[in-house]
Amino acid sequence: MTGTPGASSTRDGEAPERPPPCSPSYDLTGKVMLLGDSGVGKTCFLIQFKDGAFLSGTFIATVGIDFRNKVVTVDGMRVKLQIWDTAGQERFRSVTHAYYRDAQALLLLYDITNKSSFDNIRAWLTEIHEYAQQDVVIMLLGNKADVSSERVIRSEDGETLAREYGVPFMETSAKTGMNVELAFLAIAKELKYRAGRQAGEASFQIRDYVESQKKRPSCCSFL
Ligand SMILES: Nc1nc2c(ncn2[C@@H]2O[C@H](COP(=O)(O)OP(=O)(O)OP(=O)(O)O)[C@@H](O)[C@H]2O)c(=O)[nH]1
Repeated sequence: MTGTPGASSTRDGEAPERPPPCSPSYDLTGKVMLLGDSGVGKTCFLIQFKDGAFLSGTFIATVGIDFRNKVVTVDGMRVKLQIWDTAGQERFRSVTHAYYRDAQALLLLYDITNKSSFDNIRAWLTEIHEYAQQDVVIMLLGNKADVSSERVIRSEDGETLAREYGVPFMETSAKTGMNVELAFLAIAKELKYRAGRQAGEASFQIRDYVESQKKRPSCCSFL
C-alpha cells in the first residue's frame, strides 16, 4: 500500500481519519459582576482570584468597567467565568447599569471597616432588582475581614441583612485571600447546576454550600 508521508493510512472505502476537532477549553460560560461602593475592594478581590496577588498601596479607583476571564473546574466541568469589575463611584452608575442585564451572578461587596458602604447595600439591591435579570444569583460579601482593629460592621449584621434578602453571605479578604476563591467556586457550581438541571437530580443550594465551606475570621465576636 502506498501512502502520502504524514497521512494516516485507511482501509479501503473508508474516509481518511481526521484529527479530532479542537475541544474548547471550557464547557460552560457565565458572566459575573462585582458591585459595591468605591473603595470596598472589588478590583483587589478580582486580582486576588485571578492572579493570587494583593495590590497594596495607593488606591486607584476604577474608571467605567473592565473584565477578566478565569476558568474554574467544578465537579469535573470547566466553567469560564467572565468577571466584570465595575467602578463604585456614583458618576459611573449609568455605564454599569447597562451591563447588569446579561449578568448571571453578582457579587455585592461592602467594607467591614466602612459603615456607609454597608448602609448602601440596600440601595445596591434596589438597583439590582431594577436592572438585573430576575433570577440572577446574588452573594453578599463583607470584605477587608483582615482589618479586625478597624471593624465597624459585625459579622452578624451582614448575616442578618443577607438572610432578609435570601442571599448567601460571607466575610472575605482580598488581602489574605480568605473566602475569595470560594465565592467564585460557589457561583460556578450554581451556574453548572442551573445549566444541567434534570428531573430527579439532587438540588444544589448555594447558601448551604457557602455556609458549610466558609472560613470565619478568628476575631471580632465581641462587636
Ligand atoms: N486590608 C485590606 N485592604 C483592602 C482589601 N481589599 C482592598 N483593600 C484596599 O482598599 C483600597 C480600595 O481597593 P479597590 O480594590 O481599588 O476598591 P474598588 O472597590 O475596586 O474601588 P472602585 O474601583 O473605586 O470601585 C485599596 O487601597 C486596597 O489596597 C482587603 O481585603 N483588605
